[in-house]
Amino acid sequence: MSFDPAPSFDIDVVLARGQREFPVRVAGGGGITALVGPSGQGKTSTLDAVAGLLRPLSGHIAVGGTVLFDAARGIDLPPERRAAGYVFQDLRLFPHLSVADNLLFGWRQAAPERRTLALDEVAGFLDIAPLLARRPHTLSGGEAQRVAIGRALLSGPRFLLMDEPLTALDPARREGVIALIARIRDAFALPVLLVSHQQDEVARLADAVVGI
Ligand SMILES: Nc1ncnc2c1ncn2[C@@H]1O[C@H](COP(=O)(O)OP(=O)(O)OP(=O)(O)O)[C@@H](O)[C@H]1O
Repeated sequence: MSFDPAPSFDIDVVLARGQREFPVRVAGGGGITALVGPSGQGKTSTLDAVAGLLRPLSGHIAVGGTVLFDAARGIDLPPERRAAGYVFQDLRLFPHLSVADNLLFGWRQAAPERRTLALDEVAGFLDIAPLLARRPHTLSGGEAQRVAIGRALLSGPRFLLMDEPLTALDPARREGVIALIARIRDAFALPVLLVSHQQDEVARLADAVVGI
């Protein structure tokens, strides 16, 4: 496999949500790290913290050797400098924009040197080229998910965060998405942190599985 074998996700934080606190420790290898655990245990909150959307109470977060957050050293990079490609559980496509404009949203905001992929390339890779003129509400669940993944890839990410990418899919589509995520890892050499509440779902896909 072509991904960097250096540890990708190094997370040791305490997160606060409402009145609760969640200690989270993740030491991923290269490739795909799966964060598994029951509902409500802080998996999505962990992805938010890595993306820079939720500030931990304490601890540190590094990805691929780059420190994104370190409470003791006063480091807290803003989301745009972290360059996470975040595929949200509810996808969050922009309903008023075409598929093409959804895909280009992050690309347009990315620093020029991070625009490493082109729209045509990503649309071809994800098999969504025929959908470019459509609006999100006309897409199937699987199509919308591939568009959300494409939008994340086109934002020039240093790593991908994927929240429950398999849960809403029927078994046949699930197989397709497992194959797709593995292809993304290998084609783009991006570390991936993905969340699942079912360990068996990700056991075949992940290079490291971490319980929460
Ligand atoms: N903005 C918020 N304010 C207060 N509490 C929150 C907020 N967001 C999440 N929580 C709570 O924090 C806990 C952790 O939520 P989180 O979404 O991180 O869990 P999860 O492991 O991803 O769950 P699921 O598998 O159900 O998505 C839950 O109890 C949730 O209700």
